[in-house]
Amino acid sequence: MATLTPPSNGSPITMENGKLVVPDLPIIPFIEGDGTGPDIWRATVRVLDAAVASAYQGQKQIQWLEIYAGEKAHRLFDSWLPDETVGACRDYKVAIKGPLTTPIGGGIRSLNVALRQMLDLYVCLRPVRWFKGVPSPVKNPAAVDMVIFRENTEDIYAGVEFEQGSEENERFLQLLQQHFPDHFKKIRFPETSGIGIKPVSRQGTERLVRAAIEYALANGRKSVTIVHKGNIMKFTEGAFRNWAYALAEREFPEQTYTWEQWTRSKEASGEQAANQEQAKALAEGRILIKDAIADISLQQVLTRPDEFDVIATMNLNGDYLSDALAAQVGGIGIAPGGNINYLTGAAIFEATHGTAPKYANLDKVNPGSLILSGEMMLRYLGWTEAADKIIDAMDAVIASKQVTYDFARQMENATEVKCSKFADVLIENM
Ligand SMILES: NC(=O)C1=CN([C@@H]2O[C@H](COP(=O)(O)OP(=O)(O)OC[C@H]3O[C@@H](n4cnc5c(N)ncnc54)[C@H](OP(=O)(O)O)[C@@H]3O)[C@@H](O)[C@H]2O)C=CC1
Ligand SMILES: O=C(O)CCC(=O)C(=O)O
Ligand SMILES: [Mg+2]
Repeated sequence: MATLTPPSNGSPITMENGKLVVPDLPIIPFIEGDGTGPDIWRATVRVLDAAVASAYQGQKQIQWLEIYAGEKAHRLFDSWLPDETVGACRDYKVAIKGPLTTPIGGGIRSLNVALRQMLDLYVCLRPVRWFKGVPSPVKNPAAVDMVIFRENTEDIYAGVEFEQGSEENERFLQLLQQHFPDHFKKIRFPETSGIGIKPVSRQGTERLVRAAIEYALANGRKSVTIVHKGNIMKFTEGAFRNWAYALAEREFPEQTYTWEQWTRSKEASGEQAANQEQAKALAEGRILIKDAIADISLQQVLTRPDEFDVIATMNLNGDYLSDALAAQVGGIGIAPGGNINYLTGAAIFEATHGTAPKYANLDKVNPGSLILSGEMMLRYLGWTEAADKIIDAMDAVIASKQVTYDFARQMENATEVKCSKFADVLIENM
């Protein structure tokens, strides 16, 4: 099945000696997406091209290559995720995508998750920042400046599930009963239980946490908070916490100070001495590594946003936190993200939100999330001048109150514009 027509100009991005090598005419694959995907992609591609043109005056230009997944791929090629699509993401290293539909309770498994797993994009990076003037339900949205590092390949997203009533489920429960009778007894209604397995590894944890600490160091961040539910899920989420602290102390002894160190210091020399030690370490510019249990974290990111900076967490917690935090800075219409493997350089940028199907083809929704995902992509390529153009234009357009429905319904004296018009106004402001 030949699904792709590569552009005649351009060449692939490569990785050499651990660094991305980006030609002036890089070929970048894109997936349009389902639902509102085509609307927001059409707006996004115009903004990205305009930012690059404005920053580099024709010296650099993205050569776009359409690749297919989801409903469009199924319609055209009778495949939800053609091999060529995954191959192109691998070959061209950096891609961008619109959202793809995942049916609930049956049907195909998530194509979004499948792409992350197949390309081993172990970091889901989701920055959460406020643009001045964006409507927010919290008193001080300017204090919200957090960056989520969500583990992207493990946890219950691994998809090891046994459907209630299936033969596999029955065999799995028999196995459990035979080999682990005490564990089996803990299942309240075995006959009618679906079962899910939650794998969390030391390697998976360490590469995620390492990336989060390296990001914090490179970007002048003050802390990394490990968010987990380790009091209940001791050997998965609790282990995540413990491995994270151990990694920080082993690999970044001079650059970090951990709450574990504080606890040991308190036990040895008392609370005052521990506090002094911590204050000294932070005054030296070290990053504080701390942890918080997931449920209280969801409250404290609202009530004490200034205490959260970089957040390192597991797959499901990160999924929940992403949408919750986005609400504080204007909602899911302005929540970008990237799925990244820092070792191979492979990355797919995509919005945090989904396909919002009720708005499909209405040219209505906010393209901000995908545009800002593109902005992250440009920055990842080292094209900072083009990325800055987008941020500056976003500031100017929001200040002018020409916004899509999601912002307009919360802002006073705003002019509601369509998705495509929002892109026009951004481009006019470059
Ligand atoms: N990475 C991906 O591709 C993702 C895919 N999905 C998939 O998307 C589908 C729909 O998921 P659902 O849970 O409804 O979540 P969605 O994120 O698609 O939509 C939920 C609500 O969020 C708001 N919203 C979403 N996108 C925008 C936007 N661009 N601008 C403004 N507001 C927006 C709308 O709110 P309002 O109604 O208030 O206007 C919308 O009704 C599912 O199949 C899901 O699996 C979900 C998340 C990520
Ligand atoms: O793949 C999906 O349909 C949902 C994924 C999701 O919600 C996310 O990654 O944030
Ligand atoms: Mg989500």
